[in-house]
Amino acid sequence: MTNRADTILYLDGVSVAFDGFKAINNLSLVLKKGEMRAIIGPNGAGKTTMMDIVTGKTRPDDGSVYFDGTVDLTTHDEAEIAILGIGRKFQKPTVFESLTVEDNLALALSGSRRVFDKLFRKAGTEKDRRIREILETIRLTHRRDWLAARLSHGQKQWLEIGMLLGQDPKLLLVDEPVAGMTDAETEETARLLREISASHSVIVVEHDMHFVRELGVKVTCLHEGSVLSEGSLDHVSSDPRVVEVYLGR
Ligand SMILES: Nc1ncnc2c1ncn2[C@@H]1O[C@H](COP(=O)(O)OP(=O)(O)OP(=O)(O)O)[C@@H](O)[C@H]1O
Repeated sequence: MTNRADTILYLDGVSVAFDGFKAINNLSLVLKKGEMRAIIGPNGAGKTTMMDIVTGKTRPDDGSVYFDGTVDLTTHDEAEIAILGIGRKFQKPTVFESLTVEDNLALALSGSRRVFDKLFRKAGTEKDRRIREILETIRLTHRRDWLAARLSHGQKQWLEIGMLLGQDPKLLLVDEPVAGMTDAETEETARLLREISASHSVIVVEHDMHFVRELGVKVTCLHEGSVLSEGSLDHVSSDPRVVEVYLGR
């Protein structure tokens, strides 16, 4: 078993039931610091509920949930967990359509940098530098002044990932980022997340196996609230149990 001190996320024996139905059932999942992991699994496998537990939206009935080695997430609420450094991107983009790309990012940054702004007069310059840096990462430098409403669906997803980065999370949870994207956008998103994972820990939930292959990371397949199979995509996708409940459907 991995030493908890080296982990960014450590779930051990986690269970949660809704009206007696175990949506998460003795789940153990460990993410090392700096790791990116892809989570796959059939509908109802517990992927969303697992993310809800990590972000404090749902309290587990049993088990341990630790962040960054030492922080017991079960003792913190959603707002505290966000401040601790766990950012979540939901499937549907929720950018402000009537604001420019830059203003969307500025807004995301201001939330986390308020104290910084007050302390340093040069904060404006620092904020501008961060915005430029994030625009580069999310491939939207040339769309800086566009209203977000004009962006393609894929670009809106990237902008939202950028807004998440603006909060400087240590761990990013990304839910089905490429649903509805073109093939070219999907491939670019894999590159983008690989770049982000050089300096962040990332969990990506996704059904698109082509995209998961492009990510090139360790894969965990959930089923009935626990880990069914884990390892390289080749290992997991050739596991007969995974084929039976998920890939072979
Ligand atoms: N608040 C809730 N109340 C009752 N049942 C719930 C609740 N949340 C989730 N469930 C049930 O728990 C199970 C796991 O659901 P969950 O949404 O976590 O699966 P998932 O792997 O994210 O599926 P999908 O791929 O469809 O998003 C499902 O059977 C779901 O109906």
